[in-house]
Amino acid sequence: MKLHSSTGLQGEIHIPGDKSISHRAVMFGSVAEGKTVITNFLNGADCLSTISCFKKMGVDITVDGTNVEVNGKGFEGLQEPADILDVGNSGTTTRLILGLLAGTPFHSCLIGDESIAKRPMKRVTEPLKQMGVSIDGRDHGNFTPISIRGGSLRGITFKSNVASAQVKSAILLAGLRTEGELTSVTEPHKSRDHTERMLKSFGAEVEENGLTVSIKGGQALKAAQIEVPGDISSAAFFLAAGAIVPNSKLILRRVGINPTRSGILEVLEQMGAAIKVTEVETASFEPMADLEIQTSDLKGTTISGELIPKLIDEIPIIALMATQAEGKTIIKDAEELKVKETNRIDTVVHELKKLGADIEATEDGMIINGKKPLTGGVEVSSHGDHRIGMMLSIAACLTEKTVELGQAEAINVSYPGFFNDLARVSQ
Ligand SMILES: O=C(O)C1=C[C@@H](OP(=O)(O)O)[C@@H](O)[C@H](O)C1
Ligand SMILES: C=C(OP(=O)(O)O)C(=O)O
Repeated sequence: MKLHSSTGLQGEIHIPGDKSISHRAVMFGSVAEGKTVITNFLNGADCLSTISCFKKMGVDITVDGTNVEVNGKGFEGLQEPADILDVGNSGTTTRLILGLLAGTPFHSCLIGDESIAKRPMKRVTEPLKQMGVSIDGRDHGNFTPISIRGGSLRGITFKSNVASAQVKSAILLAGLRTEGELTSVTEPHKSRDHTERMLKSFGAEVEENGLTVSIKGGQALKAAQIEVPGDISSAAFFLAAGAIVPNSKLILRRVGINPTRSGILEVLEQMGAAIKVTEVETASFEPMADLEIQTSDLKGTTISGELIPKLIDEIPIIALMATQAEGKTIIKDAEELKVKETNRIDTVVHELKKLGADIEATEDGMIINGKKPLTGGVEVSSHGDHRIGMMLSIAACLTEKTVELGQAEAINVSYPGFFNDLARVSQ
């Protein structure tokens, strides 16, 4: 796909629904009792993989644009799938579904694409085994294909060595299915808390105490109405574009600003971006706001420690912003980037170098020296990773010559309308 430069980005964008929240709404709705109605659902390939898995377990789900109805019949309503559950490219589907399947007394087999087959699952399958689940897969349960036979579970006290909402969620969801026992998960840093918030909307009691979250088994979920906020991880591409493309001013409507996800806003402020958060709404289970951004003189920054889980998926686009910021940007403590859809330390550094950036990989992140003009006239690739594809599309707004993007279709995983939105606001 040919990408053209832009003389400025102007206008308003309704950012599509949050991927993490859309997945959870379908999953929890599928095991709840009654009709769950979801609005502003993300119709991205990952969330459609989640829907297809639950349909294969007999759940009646109807999709009408961004409105989804899930007719749940409780955990007992799930049926043994006659076919393999295809999780596609989605780590969230794979890990959270394993947590839910842990408490179902039947056999299922999960398979995904080439990227999923390389992503570590032991972080979920090991604690689930400790809870009493029979689970196996390639490399002793570390990689797909994975087969699981759920059953009766015991509560565990689990200390995770990664700050991962997927790990935390899988264990808590399995924890719901013990017979009244307590399950708790402690993380090194706080990861996104969408599961905790949404379980409460579905009537469950979840206890949060610092870095520990606990749940009591035997609780039934009740159907809920879920309005999905705009995805801040998708918004991040336009926030960065608004800040680095000259002559830009963008307004992004109704974006989720959950404090466990909003690290990008902190970084934009640290870098000196002209960012405004307006129309804050806190009435719903997830806070949202309008975000306004305009072209800014950015400066380099350091990103590390507990901030990392709050912006882990935004690091590729932050790296691009850093190439346009005065001075050095250091990103560290981000080794989790190596186990995403691609090794995002390698893919970001490799692709941005092709465009002329001064960027080096480190063991746990990267170092970027700005401010460097980006050159075009080259071929780049998403490597099949949606976030790399979108980052490179924004980078191409700055290059004089066109850029050819390979595997552009990967973007459909989280933002199917991305190129339409970009073309609409681009001058
Ligand atoms: O729970 C979730 O919805 C997600 C958690 C994060 O992964 P980890 O839990 O592996 O950090 C994130 O990178 C992913 O895009 C979505
Ligand atoms: C890492 C991501 O998703 P997942 O883990 O669900 O594949 C992502 O969306 O950047």
